[in-house]
Amino acid sequence: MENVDHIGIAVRNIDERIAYYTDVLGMNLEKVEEVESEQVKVAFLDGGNTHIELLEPLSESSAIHGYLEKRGEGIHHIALKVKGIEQEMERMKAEGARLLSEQPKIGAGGAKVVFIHPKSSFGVLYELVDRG
Ligand SMILES: C[C@@H](C(=O)O)C(=O)SCCNC(=O)CCNC(=O)[C@H](O)C(C)(C)COP(=O)(O)OP(=O)(O)OC[C@H]1O[C@@H](n2cnc3c(N)ncnc32)[C@H](O)[C@@H]1OP(=O)(O)O
Ligand SMILES: [Co+2]
Repeated sequence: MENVDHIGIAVRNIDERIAYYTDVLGMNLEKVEEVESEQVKVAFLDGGNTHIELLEPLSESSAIHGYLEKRGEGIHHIALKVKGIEQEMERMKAEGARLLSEQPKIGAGGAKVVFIHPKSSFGVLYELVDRG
C-alpha cells in the first residue's frame, strides 16, 4: 500500500455540496467525471497528499444510492493506492480479505479498482486503486 489515495464521501447532489468544500473548507476542485461502471458522478477535491471524492448516484442501481437510502450522506470508503493490484488481490485474499469482485473494475480516471467487503475489514469499506 503506497498511500491513502482518497476518502469517498456519499452526497445526494454534488452541485449542491461542492460549494461547502471549496468556499467553507477551502479545498480546490480538481475534476468532475461520471463513472459508468459504478453508476456514480464523482468530484475530486485536492486534500494535499490525498483527495476527497464526492460521490453522487447516477441511478438506483448505484451502491451510493443504496447507501444514501440506508445511512444518508457521510463518509463512504477509504481508497488505498497500490501497485500491481492483481498481485495485491491474491495476497489479500490469502489473508482472508473478502474482495467484492474477482477482477479489478475501471474506476475514476481509468484506474483499476476493487473493493473489500466491510464485514471482512471491521466495518470500513476499503477500495484498492491502481493508477498504473
Ligand atoms: C468511482 C470509484 C473510484 O473511486 O474510482 C468509486 O469509489 S465507486 C464507489 C461506489 N461503489 C461501491 O461502493 C462498490 C462496492 N460496494 C458494494 O458492493 C456494496 O455497497 C456493499 C459494500 C457490498 C454493501 O452493499 P449491500 O447491498 O450489502 O448493502 P447493505 O446496506 O445490505 O450492507 C451490508 C452490510 O455492510 C455495511 N455497509 C454497507 N456499506 C458500507 C460502507 N460504505 N461502509 C461500511 N459498512 C457498510 C452495512 O452497514 C451492513 O452491515 P450490517 O449488516 O451490520 O448493518
Ligand atoms: Co473511490
